[in-house]
Amino acid sequence: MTLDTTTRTGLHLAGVTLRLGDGDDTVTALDEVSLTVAPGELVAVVGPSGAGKSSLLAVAGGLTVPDEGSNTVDGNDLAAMKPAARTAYRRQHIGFVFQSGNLIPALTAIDQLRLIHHLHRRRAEPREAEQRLADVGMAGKAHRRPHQLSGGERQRVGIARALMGGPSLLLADEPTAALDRARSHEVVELLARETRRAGVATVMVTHDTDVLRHCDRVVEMVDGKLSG
Ligand SMILES: Nc1ncnc2c1ncn2[C@@H]1O[C@H](COP(=O)(O)OP(=O)(O)OP(=O)(O)O)[C@@H](O)[C@H]1O
Repeated sequence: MTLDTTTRTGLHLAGVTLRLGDGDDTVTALDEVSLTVAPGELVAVVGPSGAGKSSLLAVAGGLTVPDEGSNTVDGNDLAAMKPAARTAYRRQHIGFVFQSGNLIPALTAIDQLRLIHHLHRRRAEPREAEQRLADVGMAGKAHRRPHQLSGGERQRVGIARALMGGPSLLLADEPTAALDRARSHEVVELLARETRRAGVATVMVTHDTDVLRHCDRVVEMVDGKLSG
């Protein structure tokens, strides 16, 4: 799948602070976090439980608005957008990969991709769904439903679905959590390859130190602060 990605600038988080909870229970989930991810780059975020990794993905994906700082995707500051514009931008330009694929049980692999396309009204290329499935090695199983696929295969479909419409930013939350070691390597290798091929800026949160060698860069989150 070829796309004009020459105008892309990737993800830029600058001075992002996010406070959660109220009153005495307020937690600084993100503390002046800055992070740049270039188009075609896969960055892993590691760190202990409660460090703020999910919060980082939520802000990067425009699901949560930070208290301070900017969150720019290809030059568009999501933090400064009105809610409806932010939702529309997210649907068109940001793809999500979840822990275990999050596929819809009743739909075949190919229909998982077609549905997301209809729902999100992303720009369509003829036969894009077929091509995306072929890119992740799933062309031969396009008409299987999730229960007829292995965990690794479901995750491949999840990655293909997230890439439908050519998003600028791909956010993966523990994509290998449900997989054994061999499948984990395959899935993260695929994520790295598709990141480069699609020219998408990818952020992957993971506890799985084994797969970090497939990533271009690893950053660590501790107590809401980023290092690395
Ligand atoms: N809705 C909320 N209200 C108050 N505090 C919250 C809320 N959601 C998360 N937190 C707190 O914010 C901090 C960051 O949480 P976050 O879920 O981002 O961490 P994480 O690194 O993703 O953790 P894990 O690896 O366990 O998923 C934690 O201290 C958490 O308890």
